[in-house]
Amino acid sequence: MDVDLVVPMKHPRDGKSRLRGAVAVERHPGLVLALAADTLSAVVSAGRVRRVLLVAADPLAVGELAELGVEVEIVAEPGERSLNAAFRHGEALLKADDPGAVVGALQADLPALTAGDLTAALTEAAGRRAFVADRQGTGTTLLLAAPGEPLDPRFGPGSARQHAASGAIPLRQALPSLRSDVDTPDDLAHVRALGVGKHTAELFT
Ligand SMILES: Nc1nc2c(ncn2[C@@H]2O[C@H](COP(=O)(O)OP(=O)(O)OP(=O)(O)O)[C@@H](O)[C@H]2O)c(=O)[nH]1
Ligand SMILES: C=C(OP(=O)(O)O)C(=O)O
Repeated sequence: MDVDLVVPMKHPRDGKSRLRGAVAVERHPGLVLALAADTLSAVVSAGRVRRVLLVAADPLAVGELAELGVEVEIVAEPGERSLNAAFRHGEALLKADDPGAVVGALQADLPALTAGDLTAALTEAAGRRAFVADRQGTGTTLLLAAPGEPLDPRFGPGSARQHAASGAIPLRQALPSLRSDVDTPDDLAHVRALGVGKHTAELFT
C-alpha cells in the first residue's frame, strides 16, 4: 500500500540554526529551502508514495516549495509548536481525508535523497512499523506507521532509540542518501560529496 508522508518545516529563517554561517547570513533561508526542495523533488518521484503534506510553521515562507512542479500540499502547523505535534497534525489531516491512510514522517533536510533509496525503504518496511536512522545512528530520518496504527512520532535527540523502543523496526539496507540529513557543517560537506540535488548544488557554484 502506498504511503502518505508528512514533512515538517520551521520558518526557513529559524530552521537549521546549527548550519548558520555555512552560507552568507542573508542566504541562510535560501539554503534551508534548497535542502527541502531537493528532498521533496526526490520524494515526489519515488514509487510507493501517494501524498506529501508539508506542515510548516509559516506556509507563506515556504510557498515556493509548492512551485517546484512537484505535488506537495502545504498546511500550517498547529498551535502546539513542536516537531512531534507537527507530525501528529499532518497525520490527523491525512486520516481525516482517508481513515485508511498509511502515514510516514520524513525530515526536510535530505538534499542528496534519491527516489530509489526512499522506495527501497518503503519496500523493505513492507507495511511494518519501521524507521531509518541517520548515518550517525542516533536520529531518525524516516518513520513509517503500520497500516491502521498511529504514527506515534518520537522525534528529538536520540530518536532512533525512542523509535526502536516503540516497536519500530530499524531498516537495514544501506540507503546512504536517506540517512544523510544535514544538521551541521560536517553533514553539509558529507552530502556535497555524496551528490546533492540541483537546488542545493546551485548555492555552491
Ligand atoms: N513545523 C515544524 N517543523 C519543525 C519544528 N521543529 C523542527 N521542525 C522541522 O523538522 C526538521 C528536523 O528538525 P531538525 O533537524 O532538528 O532541524 P532544525 O530544528 O531546523 O535545526 P536546528 O535549528 O539546527 O536544531 C526540520 O525540517 C525542521 O524545520 C516545529 O516545531 N514545527
Ligand atoms: C529531530 C531529529 O532530527 P535531527 O537529529 O536531525 O535534529 C531526530 O532525528 O529525531
